[in-house]
Amino acid sequence: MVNALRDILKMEADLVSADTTTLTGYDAVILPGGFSYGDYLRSGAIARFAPVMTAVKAFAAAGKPVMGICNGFQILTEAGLLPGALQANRSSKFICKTSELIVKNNQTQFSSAYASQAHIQLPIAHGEGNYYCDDETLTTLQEHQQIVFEYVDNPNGSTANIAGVMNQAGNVLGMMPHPERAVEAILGSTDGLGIFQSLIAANKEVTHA
Ligand SMILES: NC(=O)CC[C@H](N)C(=O)O
Repeated sequence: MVNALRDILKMEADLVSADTTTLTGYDAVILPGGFSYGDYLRSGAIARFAPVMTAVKAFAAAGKPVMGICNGFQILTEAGLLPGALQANRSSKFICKTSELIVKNNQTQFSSAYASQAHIQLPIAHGEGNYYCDDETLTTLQEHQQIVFEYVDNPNGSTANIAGVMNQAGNVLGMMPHPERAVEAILGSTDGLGIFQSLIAANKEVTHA
């Protein structure tokens, strides 16, 4: 993630410790993928208690952009910042492959660089990527256009093919596929760039002459 932000997108990015208690001064927070606390109990279930999560909640409550990728998405759902939960894949196996997605909603600060209903290729790499929410939550997600990305072939059993959702306010996004692993041709796809470009464009400081 840091490589994608710094070397490809030419943004300033700091790695922030889980013990950090303030995020003052940052324009955006990204919770990257990984295996926080070894995925014990359930992915993200322990990380949600990390001190930094209090600061992430305050950051999100202030309307600033927060994006969780893969384990980051799992942490955001466990922390209650996004609806639903990530369960073990339907196959019970870890899946590592390229997945095809549909940009379901391009009217968001995370997806405006894509055409409506665009098909994009992003890698997935997870054991617990099976998005679950109850029917009532799904209806709410649909009514408020909160489903941002959908799988074409639903590799993990996710409810309604959901690959990425945002909160109702539109400033918190979680997604299981990895855009940061699709930012240069040598990685096999540059389709992930649009997510970062959307976020950067939406949050650019406007300088007045
Ligand atoms: N790539 C990742 O972030 C791994 C996600 C998570 N720990 C899982 O296996 O479900």
